[in-house]
Amino acid sequence: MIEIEGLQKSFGAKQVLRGVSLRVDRGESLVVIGGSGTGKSVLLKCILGLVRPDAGTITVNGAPVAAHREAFLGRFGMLFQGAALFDSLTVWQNVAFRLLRGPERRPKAEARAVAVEKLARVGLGPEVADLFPAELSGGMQKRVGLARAIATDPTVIFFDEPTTGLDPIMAGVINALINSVVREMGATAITITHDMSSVRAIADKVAMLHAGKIRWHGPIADMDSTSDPYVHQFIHGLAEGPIAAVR
Ligand SMILES: Nc1ncnc2c1ncn2[C@@H]1O[C@H](COP(=O)(O)OP(=O)(O)OP(=O)(O)O)[C@@H](O)[C@H]1O
Repeated sequence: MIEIEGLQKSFGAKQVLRGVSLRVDRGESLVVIGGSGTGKSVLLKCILGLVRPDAGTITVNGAPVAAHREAFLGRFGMLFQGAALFDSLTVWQNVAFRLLRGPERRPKAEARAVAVEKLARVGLGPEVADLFPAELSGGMQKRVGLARAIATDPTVIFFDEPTTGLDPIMAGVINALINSVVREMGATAITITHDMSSVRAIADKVAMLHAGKIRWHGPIADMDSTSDPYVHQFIHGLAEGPIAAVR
């Protein structure tokens, strides 16, 4: 279980997070929505220990992340925006990245076998293993990124805008794949996105970040019927409403 309590972060005079509290149960898939610049990425970076919060605590199963960062990173999987593959490494080396070095290091043949198995899990055959990322389509690159995210069988997986840059059909395929992989692994997932189709495909719970705080948090089934005007405006993509659109 991940618990975030009173998280605050400013950059200079700009207060981005003004007391964010959230709880994600084990095996739950939480999607964080919110407009551009509301601090979704900053929130994710705080959880990952890439940004140090000014105040507040983040614990995983009761242990503070800040004190055990290395240990937690080993149990976390991440799919970054744009897949963020290493161009100079082959597909299997990308997938097996954490199995080829560091504390999870395994013999090369074993690491490759795991990579091929994870590639199969995301619908890619062994013929893709020795290609380079540049030889793949955007959708295939996302699959490789997903295979890499699950390579070490993480208990918590983070998805940062997983469908950015994909056409709606490929986005649907990736959403469905994320959903099935996360459920099958029993992993806890935190996704940040502004793609409402991702929200509907992936979320058990939804949290909306606005003005540095969690504006609304609830089950996906309640999202459409909430009376919160901010959520309503956001999920329907309305120009008019309490959220000021910068034109
Ligand atoms: N390292 C940093 N230094 C200074 N300001 C930062 C830094 N990181 C983020 N910010 C600021 O924090 C605010 C929130 O940024 P963040 O990237 O978290 O937004 P976001 O909700 O993820 O937006 P988007 O949906 O557009 O990706 C922005 O105003 C951004 O300029």
